[in-house]
Amino acid sequence: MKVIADENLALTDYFFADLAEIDYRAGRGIQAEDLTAANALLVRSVTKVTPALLEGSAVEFVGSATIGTDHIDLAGLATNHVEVTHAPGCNAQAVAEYVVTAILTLQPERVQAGTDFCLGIVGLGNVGSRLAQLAQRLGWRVIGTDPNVQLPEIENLSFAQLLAESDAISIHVPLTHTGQHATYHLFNTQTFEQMKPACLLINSARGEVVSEQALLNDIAKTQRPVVLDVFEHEPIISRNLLDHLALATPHIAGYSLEGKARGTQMVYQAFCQHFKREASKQFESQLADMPVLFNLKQPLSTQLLPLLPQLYNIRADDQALRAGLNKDGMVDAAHFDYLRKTYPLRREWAAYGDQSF
Ligand SMILES: NC(=O)c1ccc[n+]([C@@H]2O[C@H](COP(=O)([O-])OP(=O)(O)OC[C@H]3O[C@@H](n4cnc5c(N)ncnc54)[C@H](O)[C@@H]3O)[C@@H](O)[C@H]2O)c1
Ligand SMILES: O=C(O)[C@H](O)[C@H](O)COP(=O)(O)O
Repeated sequence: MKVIADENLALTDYFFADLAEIDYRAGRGIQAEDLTAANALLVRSVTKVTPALLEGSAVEFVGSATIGTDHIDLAGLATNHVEVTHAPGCNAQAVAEYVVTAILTLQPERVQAGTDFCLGIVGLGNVGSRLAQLAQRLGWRVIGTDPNVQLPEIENLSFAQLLAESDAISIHVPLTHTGQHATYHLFNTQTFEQMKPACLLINSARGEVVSEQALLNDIAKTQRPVVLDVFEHEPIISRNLLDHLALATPHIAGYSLEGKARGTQMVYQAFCQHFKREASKQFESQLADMPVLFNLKQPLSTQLLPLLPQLYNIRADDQALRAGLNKDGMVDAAHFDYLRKTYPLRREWAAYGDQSF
């Protein structure tokens, strides 16, 4: 059995080394000729998986250790009877922690803001619902919008109401181009006009959900604080855009050790089912114990701010990205991908003593 795997998957050897010969590749560079002798392909989000990529190969199983699937031609692969699996929810907690970190880093006074700070969540699936829980533990008013989901514990509003009422908006929708609720350029000139000028915008979903040009025009008018983990022209980012962002990170919102390992494990389980092997491994056995930082008896809101530098220094990620601007005024793919390949995976906050995160 031969497997081609993106080198950025976590714990690939642990899960797969005794099941197959593994050939590691840079995800963005995987080509059809790499796959001719492969039975399975394991990717993350940067490999465009199409019938053309698999043509002439023996690949019958594709696993993506990610939540998003917009890089995979699901219909095309189904037509060719290739099994495709992904990892719903695997790094949802990491993204929720990223968003809270971004808000508290830019606006530390929000830690005890009570009900006068309103967080609007667009998309109430795995990530949005985790973020809602965390935000409510911090005492924030949480509102959300989703055409398919209502969360009983928050106020569920229309998109227009959410745009008008939020002091911060965090986007957690998949990238979709068709259908009634398509999300491509969901944030455009008209939507920006409906938001409070000072409303913080955080996009850690997919870059194309926000129109970059409309965003730049809006920031020029409003000086709105904006945090981007994903970019419309990713992995290329212009100095002009970076200069207008409060925080910018290289698509690492979901890069917790647990999130990446959980993603690989979910793919491993589907792989074993497909190839009729026993799946008995658990990623938790591979994780180191961390020092206890949280006092379980104290509310999260009183502890989080002083602990943030130890838990996640988002400004370091922002600085590392900006340090990659080249002489042409661009962050290029090589720098963007280098930061992601060498990323020191964060631990999720539950590792520091509070299992209820
Ligand atoms: N930056 C990162 O590292 C990172 C990590 C994980 C996920 N993501 C992205 O975040 C997306 C969301 O993740 P998830 O786990 O919450 O997905 P999910 O599928 O669990 O939830 C997505 C939700 O969005 C809703 N939705 C769809 N169209 C909408 C619209 N027009 N308006 C409002 N809601 C809409 C859906 O009904 C669904 O409930 C993923 O598809 C992925 O692209 C990014
Ligand atoms: O959809 C997801 O799960 C995330 O966007 C994922 O973290 C991205 O995967 P990668 O960037 O490692 O290819």
